[in-house]
Amino acid sequence: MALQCVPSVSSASLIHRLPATRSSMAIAGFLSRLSKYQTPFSLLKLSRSFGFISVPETRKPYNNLFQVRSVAAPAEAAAGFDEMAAGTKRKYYMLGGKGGVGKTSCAASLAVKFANHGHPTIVVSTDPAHSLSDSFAQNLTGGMLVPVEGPDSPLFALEINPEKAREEFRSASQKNGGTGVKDFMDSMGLGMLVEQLGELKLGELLDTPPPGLDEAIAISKVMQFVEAPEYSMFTRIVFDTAPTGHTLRLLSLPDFLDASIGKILKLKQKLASATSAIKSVFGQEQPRQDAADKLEQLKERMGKVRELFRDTESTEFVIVTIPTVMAISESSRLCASLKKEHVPVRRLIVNQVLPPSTSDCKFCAMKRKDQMRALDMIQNDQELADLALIQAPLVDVEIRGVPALKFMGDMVWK
Ligand SMILES: Nc1ncnc2c1ncn2[C@@H]1O[C@H](COP(=O)(O)OP(=O)(O)OP(=O)(O)O)[C@@H](O)[C@H]1O
Repeated sequence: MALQCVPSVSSASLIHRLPATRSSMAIAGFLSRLSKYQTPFSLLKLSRSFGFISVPETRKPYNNLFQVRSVAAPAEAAAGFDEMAAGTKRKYYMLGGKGGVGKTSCAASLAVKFANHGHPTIVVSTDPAHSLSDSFAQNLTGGMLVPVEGPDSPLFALEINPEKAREEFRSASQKNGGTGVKDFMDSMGLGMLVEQLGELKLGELLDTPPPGLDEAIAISKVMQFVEAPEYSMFTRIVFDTAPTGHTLRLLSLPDFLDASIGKILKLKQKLASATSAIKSVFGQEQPRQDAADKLEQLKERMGKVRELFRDTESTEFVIVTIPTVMAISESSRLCASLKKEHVPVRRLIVNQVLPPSTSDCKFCAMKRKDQMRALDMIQNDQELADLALIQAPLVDVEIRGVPALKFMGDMVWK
């Protein structure tokens, strides 16, 4: 009974939109949106070659239908959503925080809002436990760019499977140089170098990657394709990141890679000179060093990911939390780590705040008091106090589907 009277933001406006979505809009909207999402041939071709897009083959290329709607840049940059939506230069928004606080809902609602403000947008999930499909109530699985039905401008979603990305990386490395190099060196009797390989734990690095590597590979894979000119039309990229622990490990990963890759590259030089000597004597094929090359490439991309994370011009990390002591303490630690790594953080979303009510039950009154105490913590927290605070109310229905995300976006992103 206590729970029944939990006051909430009236979802009436949300609910009345739902029948329309499911009935007439479903067919008419789908057909009209289908034409909106016509994809330029080059984009389609490139996306397929990357294995990232799942637009049906039957969609014909009509470049004029996939144009960027002009985005009005306000005369003066405002601190809220207007500032976030200003200009057509690409911006990246990364949303992160403790598990279950509403990262996906906030990321998806921001992506919908950008798309409805004329920004062709990509929303990417690098969380191994994806919930973008659930949030949009559409099937977005498969590790490819999938058009989201509903918003006014193109919105594509991508659920990157870090496991799969790592697997690809690992099998390519092993096939071309991981164990192959070892076998070759063994057969040549170059035990010393094999031992060194073992010492460097190259195989282990690929088999059991350090924590954070999955996410790093996923993000660098995303960067690889968003850097392609065919994707330049996407002016907003929103990341729904994995919970805090992953993010923190991701930030420390470049240093780890620097250390291990440095060693591997040194070994690579040794191998190259040893094998060229062998080749000159026996006429043998030089072993391919793709494992080392791949790591070198990863290191380079990780450097770019790190640069991107630190670029105050184009990137912002938004922390999402809920009004509980535990969540706020974790957010404070996350914020401190982000600042230490020079990652721009400006906003803190406190989600699921109980809205005020005149007819409180005991449970609600207690809960609200508890939340107020937690909110006070933010004001006194030296990491969080200077962030722009956005309070998002707890609503009485689950936030699923584009209309619901639009509703949430209008509450959160003002
Ligand atoms: N303001 C809100 N009011 C009511 N329900 C909400 C609100 N924000 C999020 N939710 C609900 O809370 C649940 C968790 O939200 P969401 O999946 O966005 O969290 P998350 O932080 O991404 O979770 P995870 O860490 O598991 O990926 C969902 O069912 C979502 O609909």
